[in-house]
Amino acid sequence: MSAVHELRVELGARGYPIRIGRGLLGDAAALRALVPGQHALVVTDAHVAPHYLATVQAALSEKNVKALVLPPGEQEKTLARFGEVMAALAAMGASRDATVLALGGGVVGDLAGFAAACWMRGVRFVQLPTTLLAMVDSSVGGKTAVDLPQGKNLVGAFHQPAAVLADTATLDTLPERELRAGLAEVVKYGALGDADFFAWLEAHADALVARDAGALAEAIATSCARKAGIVARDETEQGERMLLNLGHTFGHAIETEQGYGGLLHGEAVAVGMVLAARLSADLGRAPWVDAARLAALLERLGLPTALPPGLSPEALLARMRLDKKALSGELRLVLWRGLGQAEVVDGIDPAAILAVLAD
Ligand SMILES: NC(=O)c1ccc[n+]([C@@H]2O[C@H](COP(=O)([O-])OP(=O)(O)OC[C@H]3O[C@@H](n4cnc5c(N)ncnc54)[C@H](O)[C@@H]3O)[C@@H](O)[C@H]2O)c1
Ligand SMILES: O=C(O)C(=O)C[C@@H](O)[C@H](O)[C@H](O)COP(=O)(O)O
Ligand SMILES: [Zn+2]
Repeated sequence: MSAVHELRVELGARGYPIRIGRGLLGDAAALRALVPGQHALVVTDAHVAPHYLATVQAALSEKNVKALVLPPGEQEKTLARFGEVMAALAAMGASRDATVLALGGGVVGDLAGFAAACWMRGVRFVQLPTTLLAMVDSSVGGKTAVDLPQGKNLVGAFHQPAAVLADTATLDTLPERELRAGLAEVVKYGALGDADFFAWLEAHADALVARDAGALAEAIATSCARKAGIVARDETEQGERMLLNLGHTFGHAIETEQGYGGLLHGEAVAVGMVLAARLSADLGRAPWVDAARLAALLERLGLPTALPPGLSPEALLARMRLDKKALSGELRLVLWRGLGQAEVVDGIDPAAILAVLAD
């Protein structure tokens, strides 16, 4: 096994380790140690299961281990699939010391995490992320949820995992489009609060797209470190954590308006970050040159930077109003003062938002 990065989310008694390294899923003893009780439910999807489920099940073979293999994709992050996880837990007689393991990308992680938060009012939950996006973002921080047709992640809970184990060898089978989508959330950390990391990403963009193992490991570890710090300071998004939503109010509106079958989450966030940067510049809050630098990096990473055709600005703005950061119906956006300097802004004139959406 190559070098393992060890980080920790410092949340007192609910704190937990993040381990990042090649081959971690092959460490059967370490996997077993994450399941102290007898019941384990592995939630995964049909793309991931053929590659990695048998390894996880074999490691837990002394336990009462069951697997639920769901159809893949954002369109499956629903209350109906949540109900299937509940039914699987009931069928195996899972007790309060059960562990739910999420083996997959952010869809499986959000859904399984929400199920773990709800089963018997909360059971243990372990994240085994297999996409770049899940390794750098969704497996860390305890936001769990399902989507509604009306909006992204509208039904959910904060429920921290007991551990995150990111086996970077799983990225070998990840489709290229999914890898690029994950890079959008990596860029987000530089854009929102770390201009040096942004410059590092500019210097290593080609290596990242080429799946250079060293560059990927460093990008994952830095992203997790940034996220772990923010989550430790603001677990339930009362303030600073909102910055992790850079690009998301626009991005979620795009995903919802497309019925969760258009842009991938990371792609929508890429477009959303460019729109947030352009709006910041339009409002005179940030330099245009930084918006151009952000769009240029995302383009080099093969990510979209403009709205897909056929979306109505008015419909997108209506979707944005159901964003979870909004209070009393007042839109609240994450904008920036420039690279590495994101900020939360209230009271933005809807006409300015519509202008960016229509441009
Ligand atoms: N909770 C959070 O903090 C948080 C953060 C960011 C994103 N999210 C959520 O995460 C979701 C997006 O996650 P995602 O981008 O991982 O998408 P995903 O879970 O849909 O996975 C992407 C695709 O890759 C496949 N796949 C996964 N791992 C694979 C592997 N190793 N080899 C081959 N195929 C593999 C999946 O089957 C799927 O088709 C969205 O629902 C988003 O809202 C949550
Ligand atoms: O962890 C967070 O906080 C984030 O906002 C991370 C985002 O990348 C992620 O997409 C999250 O699920 C968005 O949450 P939401 O509360 O805006 O639905
Ligand atoms: Zn996101």
